[in-house]
Amino acid sequence: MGLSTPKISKQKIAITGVNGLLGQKLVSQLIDRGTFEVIGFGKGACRIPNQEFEYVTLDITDESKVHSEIKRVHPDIIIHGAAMTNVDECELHQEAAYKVNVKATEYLLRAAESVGAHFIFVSTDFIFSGEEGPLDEQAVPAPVNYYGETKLEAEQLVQASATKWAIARTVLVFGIAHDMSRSNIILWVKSSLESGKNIQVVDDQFRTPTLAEDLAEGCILIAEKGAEGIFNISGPDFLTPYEMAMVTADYFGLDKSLIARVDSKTFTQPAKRPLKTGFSIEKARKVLDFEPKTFRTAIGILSKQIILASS
Ligand SMILES: NC(=O)C1=CN([C@@H]2O[C@H](COP(=O)(O)OP(=O)(O)OC[C@H]3O[C@@H](n4cnc5c(N)ncnc54)[C@H](OP(=O)(O)O)[C@@H]3O)[C@@H](O)[C@H]2O)C=CC1
Ligand SMILES: Cc1cn([C@H]2C[C@H](O)[C@@H](COP(=O)(O)OP(=O)(O)O[C@H]3O[C@@H](C)C(=O)[C@@H](O)[C@H]3O)O2)c(=O)[nH]c1=O
Repeated sequence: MGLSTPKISKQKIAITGVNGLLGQKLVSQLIDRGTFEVIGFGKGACRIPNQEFEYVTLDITDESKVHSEIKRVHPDIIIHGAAMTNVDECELHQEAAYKVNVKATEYLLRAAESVGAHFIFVSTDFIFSGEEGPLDEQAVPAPVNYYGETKLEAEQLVQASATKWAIARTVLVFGIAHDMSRSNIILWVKSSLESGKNIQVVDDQFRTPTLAEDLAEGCILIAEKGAEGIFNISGPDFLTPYEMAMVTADYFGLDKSLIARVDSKTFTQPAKRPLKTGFSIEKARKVLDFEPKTFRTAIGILSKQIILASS
């Protein structure tokens, strides 16, 4: 009787914020790859249709539940994307922002240390002042809003942690997903212009906008390679929101005369935005073999997804 071939068990990867824009892309790309066992942690009910993965309802601000669930699941890797991501909300409700973005990250980090998981934290260009850009991984953080402060404090906890860690920093993520809890600039420009609305768009903020699929790809490359340290994971093109709006209007054949070009002095939001950010992605290209789509190609991909979603 031949020996049965040993079943090689897959590495377990746990995702927080799985119902979110990044979370949904991570789940579908990981399932397509088939190389990991995927556990998705989300707040409330699962909002992702027909995905073969283990969904677990987990409010990450519940410290004891975080510990018991991570202990039960015992993941090899944790990609922590869950956060309070509405920047203006964070400015106006700082206690809630601190609880989710800092304290919950600490609970997950301690739990990761207890099971020896590789902890991958998703961070942001908003930890920077916006005085200069594009920035590399050595740039010195100096946040100008409370959301940025919470993400920087969370980064500092991660960097001081005893477990294997990596930080994936990204910028202005756009894309479409199921039952989204927040919109993003491309979808907002498109729907505003389609409904004939006049919009004011700033031309003195600089970003490297990132297709959600590319951010997910970058995080998965870090996981697959067991990479450690800080990586800028963003799109390759350096644009202002005004330029993004014009490209979007062009692509979808919408009325550009509805777009008013303003600056951050006239167009204000409750939370200050850093003016000039955007990332150099040379390190991710070299170390991770990361190669994101150009902004125009990304808009093309998104437009196909929008058509599919509305069919
Ligand atoms: N979007 C962007 O432009 C950028 C995002 N980032 C970072 O990328 C990461 C992912 O962002 P993105 O996918 O766009 O954000 P989303 O807001 O789409 O996803 C965040 C997810 O976190 C979940 N969440 C919030 N609070 C809790 C909680 N207490 N317990 C459990 N889950 C919770 C939300 O749940 P629910 O859906 O139920 O609200 C949501 O699904 C974040 O860490 C963000 O800081 C960095 C730079 C740019
Ligand atoms: C709503 C709006 C935005 N904008 C500009 C401001 C800003 O530069 C850009 C996006 O504005 P929003 O307020 O939609 O998004 P914003 O909150 O700036 O997005 C941020 O999200 C968090 C999670 C991050 O981590 C950051 O990297 C960043 O992506 O568009 C306008 O010019 N006019 C408008 O009417």
